[in-house]
This record gives sequence, structure tokens and C-alpha cells, in this order.
Amino acid sequence: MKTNNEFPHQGWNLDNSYARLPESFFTQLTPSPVSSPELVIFNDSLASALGFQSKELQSKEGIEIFAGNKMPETAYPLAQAYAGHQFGHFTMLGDGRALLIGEQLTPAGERVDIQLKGSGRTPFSRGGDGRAALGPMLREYVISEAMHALGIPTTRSLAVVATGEVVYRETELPGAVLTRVAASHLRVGTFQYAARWGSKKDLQALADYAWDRHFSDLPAVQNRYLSLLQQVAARQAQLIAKWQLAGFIHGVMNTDNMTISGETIDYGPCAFMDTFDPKTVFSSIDVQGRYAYGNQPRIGEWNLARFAEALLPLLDDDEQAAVDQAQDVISNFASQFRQEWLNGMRAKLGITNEEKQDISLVEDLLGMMQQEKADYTNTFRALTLGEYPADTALFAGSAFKQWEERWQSRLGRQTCPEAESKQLMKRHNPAIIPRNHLVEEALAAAVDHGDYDVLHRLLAALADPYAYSPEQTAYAVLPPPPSQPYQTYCGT
Ligand SMILES: Nc1ncnc2c1ncn2[C@@H]1O[C@H](COP(=O)(O)OP(=O)(O)OP(=O)(O)O)[C@@H](O)[C@H]1O
Ligand SMILES: [Mg+2]
Repeated sequence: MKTNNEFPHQGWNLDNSYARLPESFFTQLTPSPVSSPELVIFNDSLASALGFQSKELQSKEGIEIFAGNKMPETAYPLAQAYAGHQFGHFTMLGDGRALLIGEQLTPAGERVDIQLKGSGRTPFSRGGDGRAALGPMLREYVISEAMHALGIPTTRSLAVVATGEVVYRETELPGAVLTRVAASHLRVGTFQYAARWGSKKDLQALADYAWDRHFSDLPAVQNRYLSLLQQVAARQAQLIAKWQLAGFIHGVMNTDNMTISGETIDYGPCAFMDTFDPKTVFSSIDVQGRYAYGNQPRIGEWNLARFAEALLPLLDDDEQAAVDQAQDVISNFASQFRQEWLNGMRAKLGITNEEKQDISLVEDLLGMMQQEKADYTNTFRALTLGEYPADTALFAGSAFKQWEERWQSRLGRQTCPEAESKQLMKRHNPAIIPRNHLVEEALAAAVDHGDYDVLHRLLAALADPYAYSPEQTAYAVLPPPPSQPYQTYCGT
């Protein structure tokens, strides 16, 4: 494959700091070319923000890069090594179908990974084909971009290229490559890999790298490794609180799918919850409900404990002292999460100050929602609009009327003007989310019929989920109850 200098006008400005880590952290290799790449979706605004020339990137040459057929001269494509606990079982993993091609240095002074997902086999592919199917890559594109618009930290999607080749997933499917953009692809599993198979020096190099990349603007600290653990815990507490507040179920919170940056990663079996029920699971393989909606904070804590274990040799020369320090951080996580979540719930209810009883106000609402099988997003949407559809069981009951009186009198006990409180609600309760049936409908039109209009309209509506625009009303309508529960699948 050719590496060349044809592309400076596209705005590539790559560095390769990850490749300066010890060699055991990656394998350098080139993407496997594909036969007839076709750009099917492209993120114009993201491209511009990253310093790319959007039009040039969408040229025939630009598309060759997204397909992995050519590389910019400054690219240094590599597969990252990592391990992970998958459903509780530790295993060696690594990028089996993805390649980091470099880090784009953006006009805003940021450094972001550019990664091709579905770019062919790597030494970490195990039995896999190294490829990805079009439907799941479009799904990752839609949901990651919707998450970003919702204000939830996430990896981004720059482009999807259809490869013109077939992949086999029980049946023949069109293949695709997704270009993913991330603050970094460092995972809890990257540290587990270093702790298990690397030297202490390797582990330290990785921790220093993570610190410099994500936390270097923090004031100097005495023990940067302890601080690294604290910072990652804080970011995960914020992130998972945001998931809970939006009704997002990640679906596969293995330690290899938890980032150090605090961004959501891996949109495999994820989905947004419709009816409020903490036991909600969509993933076909999560039969025990390990990654159910209501379990996500606990799993976050479990994963952070694995991160802390990996960091132990760096925390303190005295083993017991290291364990004690790690334990302190982990045992603080639940209350950190709870605080983030409660503050978010206050905002969803238009509450600007704190009262002790707020928690029961929130929990009583959620209890009624669960009992009445209320739709999570639309309930908060209705509270925001002050419009309660009479045909919704929750709103028809007397319990809700009593709760609403309590809520109104709670709002009356704050100095914030009513209009401001309403604005706060509008900023925290999306008018729309990427509902499963909407996403499925858009993907079916695109993948089965080559019609991308439905997808583009959905993306446009999801781009500002808090707009409460008239066009969004149609997207808030619920489908008739399905005959089968909605299921998502791994092995995409
Ligand atoms: N088709 C495939 N071929 C080779 N390896 C694969 C394939 N699909 C998944 N893998 C690998 O299996 C492991 C776990 O898969 P998982 O579903 O978490 O990954 P993913 O969706 O490919 O990755 P990411 O976390 O980067 O979004 C990873 O090491 C991944 O690279
Ligand atoms: Mg993964």
C-alpha cells in the first residue's frame, strides 16, 4: 500500500504519540484494502472542527483514506493491545478490527484519535474477520452523534464508507468502515493489559501517557497515579450519571469498553430505554441482566476497582498502603455518582437549589413511572411542557396529581423565576432521543434500499434534542407495543 504526500490539502495534521509508548502496547500494520469504497455518510461539522477541508475529504482520494486503501504520509496505523473483563471474565483482546491511524491536532489545540473500525484483520482478531457490517456502523454513527448532541461525552463518528464487499454474520451483509474520533482509545483494559503482561516501567509509561493526554491541565499533585484513579472515577461518575439521566443503556460495559477519558465507547448492543424499568436489558446475550439499566452504576464501580487493581504497583511501594488508597477512591464512587445523578434529576425537574427531601420527590416519581409503565423520555418531556396526555396511565392517576402538587410547592420554595426553571428543564429533558424503532427504520431504508433520506432527517432532528421544534413532535410518538421485546446484538 502506498503512503504518500498527496493529501495535505485535505487538512490532515497527524501526530503519533501513542506509537512512542513501549512497543508491547501496539502492532503496526496497514489496513486491508477494500474493492469499491463509497462514502455513505459524512460529518461535515465535525470535519471542519477538526481542521479538515470537508470538501476535499469527500473527494475520491479522501474516501480512499476512510476505506483504508491509502494513508496520509504522517499516518502510523497501528492496532492497540488491551485486555478486559468480558461479562466478568478476564481475557486478552486488542483491536481485532480497528486501526488507529494517528492523532489529529486540531485548530482548537486538541489532540484526537482517528481510528478506522472494520479495517481488516490484525494480530488481535482471534477468529474474527476484522470487518464490520454497514448497519451496525451506521447505528454507531447515529447513536454516538445523538449522544454528543445530548451533551453526553462520547467518541464521535466522522464518516462511514461502504466497502462494496460482503461480510458474513449468519447471513451476507454489506461491509463498511467507520471512522471514529476519540479523545483517546485508552481503556481500563489497556491498563489491565499492562499490569498483567508488562513491566512496572511499561505500566508507568502508560499511566504517564494517560495523565499527560487527559489530565495535564490539572494543578500539580503529590501522587499523580492516585490522582489518575480519582480523576477517572470522577469522570465515570459523571458519565454514568448522564447515561442514567438520559435513559441510555450501554449494554456491554466490559472493562475494555470503559475509557480513561470518560467518553462513552463501543455502540454495540446499546439502546435507549422506552418504558421506565431499572431491569431493562436489550442485549440478546446479557441473559443475567449484568448490564441492565439499573446496574450500570454498580458495574461502573466494579470496572473502576479493576482499574485500581491495575494501578496498585504505582500507587505506593507499600502494598497495603496502595490497597488502602485505592479502596478509598472506589468506596467513594457510589456517593459521587449519586450526587451527580441527583443534581441532574433536580435540573430535570427545574429545581435550582437543594433540599434534603428532593431525593424522595425524585424516587416517588420514578416509582410511579415504573408502576404505570410510563415512557421515560416522554414523561419528562410532558413535565417540561406542562402537557399531560389524558390517555397516559401515569397522568390519569390520583397519585400523580398529588405528586405534582408536591413538585409545584417545591418549585415555589426556590427564588429562581418560573421562566428560568422551565428553561432549565428544557435544557435537561430531551424532546427526542434516538428511539429504537426510529433508528431501525432509518437503517432499514439505508441498508436495504440505499435510501439515506430517512437517516439524514433523523440525524437532523437529533442534532438539537433540546430544541422542542415542531418537526420533533412526530419523533416523540411511541410505536404500538411490539410483539417481541426489542433486542440488540453483539458480534456486529
Ligand atoms: N469482526 C471482528 N473481527 C475481529 N475482531 C473483532 C470483530 N468484532 C469484534 N472484534 C474484537 O472483539 C473484541 C470485543 O469486541 P467488542 O464488541 O467490544 O468490540 P468492537 O465493537 O469491535 O470494538 P470497540 O470497543 O473498539 O468499539 C475486541 O477486541 C474487538 O476488536
Ligand atoms: Mg469493544
